[in-house]
Amino acid sequence: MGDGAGNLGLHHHPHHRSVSSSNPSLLCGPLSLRLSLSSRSRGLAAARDLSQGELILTVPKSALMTSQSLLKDEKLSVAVKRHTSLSSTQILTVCLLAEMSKGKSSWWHPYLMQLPRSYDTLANFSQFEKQALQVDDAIWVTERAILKAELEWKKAIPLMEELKLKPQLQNFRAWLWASSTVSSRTMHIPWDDAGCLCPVGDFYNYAAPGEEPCGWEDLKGARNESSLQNSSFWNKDATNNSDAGQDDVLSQRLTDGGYKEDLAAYCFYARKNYKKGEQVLLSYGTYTNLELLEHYGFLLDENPNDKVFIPLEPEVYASSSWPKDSLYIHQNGKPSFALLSALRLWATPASERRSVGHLVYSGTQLSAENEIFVMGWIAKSCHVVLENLPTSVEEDSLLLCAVDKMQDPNVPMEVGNALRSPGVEFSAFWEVHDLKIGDGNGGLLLSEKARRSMERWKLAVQWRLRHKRILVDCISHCTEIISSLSPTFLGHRGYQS
Ligand SMILES: C[S@@+](CC[C@H](N)C(=O)[O-])C[C@H]1O[C@@H](n2cnc3c(N)ncnc32)[C@H](O)[C@@H]1O
Repeated sequence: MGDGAGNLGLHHHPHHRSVSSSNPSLLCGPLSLRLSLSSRSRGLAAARDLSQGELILTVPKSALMTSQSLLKDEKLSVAVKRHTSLSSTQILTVCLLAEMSKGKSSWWHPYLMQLPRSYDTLANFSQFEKQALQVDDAIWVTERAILKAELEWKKAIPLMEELKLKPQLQNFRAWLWASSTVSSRTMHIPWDDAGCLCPVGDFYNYAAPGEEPCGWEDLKGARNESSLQNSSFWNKDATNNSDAGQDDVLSQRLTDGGYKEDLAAYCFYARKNYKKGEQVLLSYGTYTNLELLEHYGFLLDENPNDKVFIPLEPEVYASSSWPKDSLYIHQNGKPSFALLSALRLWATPASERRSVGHLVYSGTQLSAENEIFVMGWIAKSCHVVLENLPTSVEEDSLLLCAVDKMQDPNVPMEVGNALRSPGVEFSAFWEVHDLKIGDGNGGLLLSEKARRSMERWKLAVQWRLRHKRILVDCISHCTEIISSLSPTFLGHRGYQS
């Protein structure tokens, strides 16, 4: 690929291998680039068995796309200096658009050309896609993301005008593309909050942090930022320990990627053993599904960090000192420790709260009666939330099946017709996009715009379905606890949904 970013001096470790006919991967060394029809499902696979802690990729500083490297462009640098109110993320976004404007003459051209053409992060959601989330909190987060993108774009327009970027690179669509690139692909670097774009390193797909060795809990508080940048968070040990005690460090390392000052490179490690052919994944940080959707445009069916918040009486917050954001239901349907404690205290007569405080804060059940009341209250609240949402778990599951079939390019026309029936939402999507049925066995004709919108609609339905399933699981959990404490209780109160 010549002297441009196609030839970046990346290194794979520890055994360098050349690409051979028996190893037709796009990269040499322990990783291969897995491509598929959709740019969204590209990822890195193990080209041989990998061991936990193994250094598998280094990307030198010179290959990282950062504001610092892009601002070597004198004209850009002079202009940016005149716009001191812009954030580091806005500056990187403008720098990315300015680099795009150079076309083939950009050193980064090969890298820029393989970036996704569009994104599914919440800021890209249309009115229809946003409403499909159904849950007020999620709709609000989406509106906030859209407003933030608009505001940041408007504030950056004077700089883009000064740079005389082409009109198509100055409009909101281009801004959304560039800011979504920054949101979903940058990695943390110590010298710039905006992070860096890391060729090849940004092909790693995400796995939620799972069961981790000791130290995991201690690290939790500092996560939840808006990009791959958290990946570096785990590298604190690795950054500070160079060669000394390397084996120890490797075995204890919580990291899978981070910038190493001593090597002047971004380094990636295998955080577990991988078999040849397995996808090698990176933990970008701890995110709920809504956060994944907001910053990265995807969600996990099984996300150990997912949370559901239910409406609570103001008195619940007032009666304990737990922060609001600790009062939630886990993805397995169990109330969080804080939620349970806060409700146990709230369900205790005010005059007795002081005397039971120490039991509550140590997670102890106060009495069967108190526990039954609390579980009943949670189950009832989940039930009310579910009742007030426009569609049920069953309807959402059917809708997802129908969308899956619609996305199947081989869907015959008759099936396409049948798919138009399930519910108002389907008709609304149909109308918004003015969809047509193709002739012969061509099936449904979806414009590129409709196809992309259907992808985001599906993400919204998947999100709300996961949300509802957590509420349903919570009702089952609470009902089980109630029946274990008082087998006859259910008959009297009927808390089941
Ligand atoms: C840093 S990039 C990873 C490489 C990306 N798949 C590509 O083709 O360029 C992050 C993006 O990959 C996709 N992604 C990452 N992890 C994923 C996962 N576990 N499931 C689905 N999509 C994922 C999302 O679109 C996300 O915004």
